[in-house]
Amino acid sequence: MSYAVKEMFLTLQGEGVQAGRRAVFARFTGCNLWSGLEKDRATAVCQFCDTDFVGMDGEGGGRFQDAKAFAEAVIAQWGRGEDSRFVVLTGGEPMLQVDDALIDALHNAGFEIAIESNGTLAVPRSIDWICISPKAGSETVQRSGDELKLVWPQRNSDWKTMQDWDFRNHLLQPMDARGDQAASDANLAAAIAFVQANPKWRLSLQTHKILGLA
Ligand SMILES: C[S@@+](CC[C@H](N)C(=O)[O-])C[C@H]1O[C@@H](n2cnc3c(N)ncnc32)[C@H](O)[C@@H]1O
Ligand SMILES: Nc1nc2[nH]cc(C(=O)O)c2c(=O)[nH]1
Ligand code: SF4
Ligand SMILES: [Mg+2]
Repeated sequence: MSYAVKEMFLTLQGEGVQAGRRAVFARFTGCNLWSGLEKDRATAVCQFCDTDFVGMDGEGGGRFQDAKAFAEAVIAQWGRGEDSRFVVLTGGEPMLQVDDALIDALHNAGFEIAIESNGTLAVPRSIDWICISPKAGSETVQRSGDELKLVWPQRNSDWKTMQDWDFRNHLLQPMDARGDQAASDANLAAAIAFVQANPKWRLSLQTHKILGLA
């Protein structure tokens, strides 16, 4: 199978429990909850997305013809050193494209594999770090993993039911209102208040945005 990738780059994981860790990010093209086109945002299931995942024209992006070609590109992004290799599969929705051949190729290259998924498709447990970020209005079928990362606030988000799912870490990430600073500040305040009231949950900041990283 070939893989459509918007961009691939070396950065630090900005979010969640693994924040601060050196990582190659592979951002897959396409999502099942939004076309990625602004004209469709208001009618999409997921309307708050902060990411461009349309096309294959980003830095390091393109169509990779097979798992070997994909893994070679990830290895090249990592550069020298075999130690603590870490790749984050994201998108768009990576589970529309990630398959066993890709996971095997990355493992054979010595990478620990993390995924950022909306949870509407099952994620193989061979992935080393599963982060699921449920979207109100979609069905979360992947109800286990390493971290549940809920963007907050989301209307009609059933966070109490989510606490019964099988996740080791519960993170609340304030919604970036994409240019509306007052709204972003209000979302941060709401997230802090939520965590103060619900100690099972921890705040996840998008530290790459604070640091000016990709
Ligand atoms: C762009 S998504 C790609 C992976 C997958 N489609 C998903 O939604 O989990 C990566 C992460 O960014 C989060 N995210 C997207 N838009 C956001 C926003 N406006 N504010 C905060 N987090 C956001 C998602 O919930 C997800 O955890
Ligand atoms: N640095 C950095 N960390 C991230 N963690 C999750 C991201 C994503 O878009 O999936 C992301 C991202 O886009 N950049
Ligand atoms: S599910 Fe993820 S990639 Fe898709 S629109 Fe929502 S945040 Fe963006
Ligand atoms: Mg991002």
